[in-house]
Amino acid sequence: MKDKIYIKKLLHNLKQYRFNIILIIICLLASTLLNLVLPLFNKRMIDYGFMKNDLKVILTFCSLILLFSLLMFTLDFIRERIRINISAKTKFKLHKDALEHLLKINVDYFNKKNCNEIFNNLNTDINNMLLIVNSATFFIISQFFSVLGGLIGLFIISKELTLMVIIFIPIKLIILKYLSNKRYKLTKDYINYNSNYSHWFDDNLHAFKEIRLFGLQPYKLHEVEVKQKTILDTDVKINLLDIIRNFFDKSIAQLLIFLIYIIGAILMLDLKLSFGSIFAFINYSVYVIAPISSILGIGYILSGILPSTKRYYALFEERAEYDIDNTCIQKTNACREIKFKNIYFSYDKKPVLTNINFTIGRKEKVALVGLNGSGKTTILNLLQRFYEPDSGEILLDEINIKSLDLHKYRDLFSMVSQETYLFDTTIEKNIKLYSKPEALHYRQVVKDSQLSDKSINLCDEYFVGRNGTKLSGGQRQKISLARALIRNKPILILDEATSQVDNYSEDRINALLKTRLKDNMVLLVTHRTDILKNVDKIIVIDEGRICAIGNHNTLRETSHIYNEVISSRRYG
Ligand SMILES: Nc1ncnc2c1ncn2[C@@H]1O[C@H](COP(=O)(O)OP(=O)(O)OP(=O)(O)O)[C@@H](O)[C@H]1O
Repeated sequence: MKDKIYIKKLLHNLKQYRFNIILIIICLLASTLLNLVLPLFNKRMIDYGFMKNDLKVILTFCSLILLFSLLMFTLDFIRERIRINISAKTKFKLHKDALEHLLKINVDYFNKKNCNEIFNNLNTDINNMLLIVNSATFFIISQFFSVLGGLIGLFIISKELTLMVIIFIPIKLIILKYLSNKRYKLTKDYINYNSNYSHWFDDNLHAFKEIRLFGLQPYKLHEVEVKQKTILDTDVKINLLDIIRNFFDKSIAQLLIFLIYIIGAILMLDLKLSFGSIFAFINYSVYVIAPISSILGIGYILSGILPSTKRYYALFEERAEYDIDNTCIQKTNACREIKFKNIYFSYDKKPVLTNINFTIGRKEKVALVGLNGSGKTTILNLLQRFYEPDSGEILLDEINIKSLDLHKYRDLFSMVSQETYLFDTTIEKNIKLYSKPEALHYRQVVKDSQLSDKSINLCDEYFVGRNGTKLSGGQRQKISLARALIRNKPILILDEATSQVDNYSEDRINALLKTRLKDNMVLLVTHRTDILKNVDKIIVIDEGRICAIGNHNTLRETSHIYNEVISSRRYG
């Protein structure tokens, strides 16, 4: 029952092409009819042309055969052209819909799956789903009519024999049902093993340096062997099942013909059926039996499509980022104050933040400080609405951020983190990110981010490589700072934004807090005392709780956690 929903969803994508599909079926039917006439032409050409040395008859039927064949080829061409078009458009739509949803899906999804796995799953699933619009499927649909016509023909010749043909249908159905169930399970396993392998592949390819440095090659090769063996074994089983199905198909058809001969002979001997009728019946049966096999095989084909269809639509069941209301943000009033009010939060039921309360005022520079894993990044994630608090409220100018339009709300932020992703394009494009700033503004931002520093010596057109692999850590951070500055948003988040930048550049970047960024609300995660001395407020987090709030001097005297954090060797 549940499976029907997925098939319906898949077929829904084809609804807009219903006229084209009808056209395809008409082409198929017309071509089948033309094909049926050709043996008649051949028969007449031989009987009345060749046998009677009549060149005119030979020429007439030769021309007719040529004409009908060309007509058939034209119909096939039109049919395939329409079908390929539907297939390509459906493929595009399935990919587009999936990407659109992926771009708004809850960030938790990306903690569970890696990019290669997502890409591989989508490709596999969409290609499998498109089997619904391949030529074999349409051929099967068109066979309904020929089976119907054929059965009527058979019924007119002999009711008893037709009944025998019909009795074979449920037998075949039972066998196919059994094989379909097996194929469904195997296909499901196959796509899951493949998904698992893609995940592993991505994970290990990213760790290529570690694999070499720690001499992990033999272990990794063994893992590949085990994983590939499981995949290939399942693939072999699926192929074997196809062979078994073929075997049953042909055997049943042959058995049927055998029975028709025997029973037909008995009927003929009893003078209930003429010799010509038996001959015609067998000819008709061949036309009917093969299409019946194809039609009954639809379930078998679906059993190969269904697991992928289910997995594809499961993606859409993944929660999208919450976006409740469209309350417009009044730009002039925005960002007077951000307030965390009794915030509790947990990842997978593991409590991470407990009763978080603090306020950031307009133009304030506030630092979050705490040991590793204390919850600083989680607070920033909640503020940017990548996660939703379990309870409590985050207020922007007294409005719960939950009720603000997500895109407009996010547009208030710029962020620089240790892990900002750089696209595999030029430095300039990475900074501008499709915006079109004035040339002067752009050059100033490049200067403020210390990217024009002569030690960098990279032009705007320099290609940074995948996630900036062709850059140093410090260069990457400077580009991500430039990217944030060019957006010029009211709230700036700096999460260890200068951790890899040299002291010279860092001092200049920090100086921006008092110049270029003096009117912005800035939330920083840092442990550098020279910055902490200059911020308006420091919030000290310990194991998900706020244990102190104050400025550098008071915290130095009152908070041992603060002293522990800033005096730790790593940040000393
Ligand atoms: N996506 C996640 N799923 C489950 N647990 C997570 C996730 N992200 C973080 N955590 C856990 O939440 C806790 C707080 O993590 P968070 O990244 O907020 O700490 P942090 O203070 O920013 O640490 P650091 O200084 O090391 O960056 C940690 O115990 C961490 O293991």
